Amino acid sequence: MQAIEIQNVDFAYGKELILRGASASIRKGDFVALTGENGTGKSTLLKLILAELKPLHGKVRLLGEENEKIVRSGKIGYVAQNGTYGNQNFPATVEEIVTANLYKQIGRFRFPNKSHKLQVYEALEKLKMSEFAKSMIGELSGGQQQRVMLARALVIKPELLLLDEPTTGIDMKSIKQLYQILSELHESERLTILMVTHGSLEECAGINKILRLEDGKIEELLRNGVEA
Ligand SMILES: Nc1ncnc2c1ncn2[C@@H]1O[C@H](COP(=O)(O)OP(=O)(O)OP(=O)(O)O)[C@@H](O)[C@H]1O
Repeated sequence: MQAIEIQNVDFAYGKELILRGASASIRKGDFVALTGENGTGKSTLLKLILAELKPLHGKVRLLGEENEKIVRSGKIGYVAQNGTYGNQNFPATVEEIVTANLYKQIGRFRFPNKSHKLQVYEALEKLKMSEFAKSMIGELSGGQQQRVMLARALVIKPELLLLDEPTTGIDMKSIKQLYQILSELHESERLTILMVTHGSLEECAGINKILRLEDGKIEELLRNGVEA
């Protein structure tokens, strides 16, 4: 089954055409790296997938359905670019940051119950961050904060995980750890992952496909299929 289908998409900010007939498909269970020079439109493509932007022409389908519907149903985990907290005094704990992504399940003016708390701890455990649950987010290193952001995306148990340059601003040791965790999650949970990255792909064993965005089109550099 296709997890993501990008079908002949054109997109422009004003008159500047960023994507011209961009097409690609990502199968369920794929771990895909999306590469390309700065400013070629990688973040824009993620926003089109997330239905935050609309194509001028063409379509994006997720899990065989209209992307907006799937996004609304909470099946997509997303870690945005520069999602970490530079401010040491940011007034939230790790547990609060992860819990906040369960707002749809908890309800606006309600408190998390035992099962919500369990979900939060399970997500933190997967990222080896549960011992930091009560720490203030701003006191953690960049690599640790990035793992918290990943736990935040995973707490909703998504079928698709979208990551926008998760290695920006973190040291090599943390990058290797992050890649290892992602490869393990991909393997153990058959999570479909699309990751925008400038990082060295050799360090990330799980990647089975590389897409490159250039001149508004998507080129497939490698395909080493995973059975859907
Ligand atoms: N909201 C916006 N309004 C107008 N132009 C924009 C907007 N967002 C991005 N752009 C422009 O669109 C182009 C693609 O931007 P985008 O951020 O998608 O590229 P990218 O490949 O993710 O870049 P990077 O690798 O630097 O993160 C760039 O020229 C950028 O300046």
